[in-house]
Amino acid sequence: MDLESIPGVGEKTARALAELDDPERALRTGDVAAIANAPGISRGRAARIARAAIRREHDDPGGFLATDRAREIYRELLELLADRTVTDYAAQRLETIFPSPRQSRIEDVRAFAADALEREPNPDVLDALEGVSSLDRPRDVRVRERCLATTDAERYSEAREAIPELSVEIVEDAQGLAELARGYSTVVAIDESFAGVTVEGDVRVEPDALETPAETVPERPLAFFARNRDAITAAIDVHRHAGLETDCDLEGLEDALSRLETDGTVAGDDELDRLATAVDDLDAAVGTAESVANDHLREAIREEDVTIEGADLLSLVERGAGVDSLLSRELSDEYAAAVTAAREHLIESLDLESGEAEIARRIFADEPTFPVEREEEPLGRLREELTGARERRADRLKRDLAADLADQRDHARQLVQDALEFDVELAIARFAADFGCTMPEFVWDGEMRSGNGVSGDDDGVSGDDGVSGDNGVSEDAPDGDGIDADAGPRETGFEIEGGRSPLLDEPLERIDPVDYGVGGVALLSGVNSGGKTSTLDLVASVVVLAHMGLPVPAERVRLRRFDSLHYHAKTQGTLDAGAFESTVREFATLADRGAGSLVLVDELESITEPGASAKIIAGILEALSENGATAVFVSHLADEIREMAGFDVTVDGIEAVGLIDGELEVNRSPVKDHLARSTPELIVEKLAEEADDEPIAANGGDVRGESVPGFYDRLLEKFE
Ligand SMILES: Nc1ncnc2c1ncn2[C@@H]1O[C@H](COP(=O)(O)OP(=O)(O)OP(=O)(O)O)[C@@H](O)[C@H]1O
Repeated sequence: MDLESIPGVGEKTARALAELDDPERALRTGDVAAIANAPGISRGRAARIARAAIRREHDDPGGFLATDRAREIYRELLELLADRTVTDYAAQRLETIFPSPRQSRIEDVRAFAADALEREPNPDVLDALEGVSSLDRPRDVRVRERCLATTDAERYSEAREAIPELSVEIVEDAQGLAELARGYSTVVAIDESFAGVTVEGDVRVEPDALETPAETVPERPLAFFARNRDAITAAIDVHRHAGLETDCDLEGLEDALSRLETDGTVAGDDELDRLATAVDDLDAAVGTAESVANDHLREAIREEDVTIEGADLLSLVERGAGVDSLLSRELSDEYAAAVTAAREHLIESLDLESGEAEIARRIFADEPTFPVEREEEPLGRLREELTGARERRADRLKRDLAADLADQRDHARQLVQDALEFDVELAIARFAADFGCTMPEFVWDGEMRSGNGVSGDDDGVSGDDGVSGDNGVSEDAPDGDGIDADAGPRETGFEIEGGRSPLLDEPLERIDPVDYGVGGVALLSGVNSGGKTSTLDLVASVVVLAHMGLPVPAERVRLRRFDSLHYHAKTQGTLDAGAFESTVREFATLADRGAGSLVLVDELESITEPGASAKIIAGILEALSENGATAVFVSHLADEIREMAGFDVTVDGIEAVGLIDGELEVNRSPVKDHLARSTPELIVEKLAEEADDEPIAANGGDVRGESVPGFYDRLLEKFE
């Protein structure tokens, strides 16, 4: 893959990406965490690069989310999804799922989401996911006691590249190897020409050392597994609890990991532990053994009556002999017993084996002395013997474990990757369960009724979706092959059944399901607080999620593929002349090029005076209708706009079905082709009914009825 062909990836970034283990996989799967492992690339940047790579793959020009409110809706939905992830990876990976106008992209994610919906989140899996994180590649492994040696400059560069953990030295000949062996514990000669050469020291001739890095530097796989042990172990748990399929031998991997300490050394080997403890405890054990001997001897001397003939004493004194001679003469048995006790103590406390015990015995000499003291020379030899054995053992174990683990590296990577992806799937499954979602049904371009829809030479409705650098719908976006005008207003736009907006701050069971569908252009009227804005939010959420390839919060949804979403939220108050002008300009662009777009507008009338607003909105609707956009305009001026519009614009209505204890009771599903009565109308109607129901009291006590006969009816007539 030519990394530089990804929009936004220059030479420097491409070089950084190339350092990843598998940049193509990371980009293809949107593995933001892996991309962010490339030097100098932040997580935010990584997400942008991943999105750009996906866009390029699907020829997606970007800019689906064409307005601030559309982007806001996407962000809020993303947050709801991210709230349901356990790992950072999954939250970042979700950032690479964005609404796209491209069928191929939508279908890719739909396939993934369909699998996700089969997932059952269970608490054990969620717990295990807490421990899973993206794998780290340790870059700081340096092995100082081993080096590679070559006579060849080219081979030298190759070796440095392949095995950066070891120093690579250039030598002239075998003599050079011998010199190196004085500075390094092990020298690995990598030239064929050294075959058969024997040099003093640990010099190995391994011409294929560069091809078998796990053997040349077992520290590499060990460091990788040590660094990532917890994440891999947690990923194993996730697989077990979730019953995920894997080619990996989970027990084998778990067993190998249990033999690894966090510092990359091998754990759980009794013999290595014995040798390590013996080396560590050697001095202390020898000291104790000396005390054992001396205590023993002291006791013996104290209890012994030494009888010595005068002549013997004289001869001893004349020879200048010390007490040692006396000991050997008179207390040799006791001395032997004391030394035996010391040796036994030493051998037992260090758990020495026969060869080692043999050397250990010599630490306490047979010739009697008092106090009994260690012999330094055999002590040094024992130390050397034990240290050598410990190192050989550790080295062998390291190599064996590294060989076991090196083969498992790819499996482990896959295991962790699958666990992390599983978290993404679970988040989608939980989102779908929490908001009662189903997969929407798309009516793709080829399946739409052909008609006189204006084909779009769409080249960009301005607006940055905050996701891509690209704006708008590009020239190569498919034609906005619009809607068949002859087919009436209800041909394919969107059709929602039982939709519940995930953006409402209410528990799911308190949200009334909404049915609503629009093909072409519609006005949405309705009582105050009837749920008009929430309906637009629902439509926007459904359309955004559907174009992300995800399930939507409704019992059933059918929709066309849109090129972009233009959602204009309610403006707060009248706009000044400049802001008004720019809003009108925005709609001019949209009316001109917005075929294939979904346009949602909330109470545009507040931008200017009511009379003018109705005219402007009517004009915008005409243009949108002509070019085949799908649009819903929420308005309290629906009636006036309908009057002004030069075509038969559909007016739908969110109706209050009545007033209960002064509160409106609303049917949240807009009624098609029905101008909803306004709240004031309902209140006047209620007053009129009450006045009719209550006869005027004889004493004129009913102030309402008496003082304003027919007043409410008169008001009511004005609404007709
Ligand atoms: N489907 C629904 N189920 C339950 N409650 C809802 C639903 N839709 C809206 N509501 C409630 O009604 C309130 C008002 O909704 P919304 O703001 O969408 O009404 P509106 O018709 O746009 O109001 P206005 O005319 O004042 O702009 C919401 O805050 C929410 O509490």
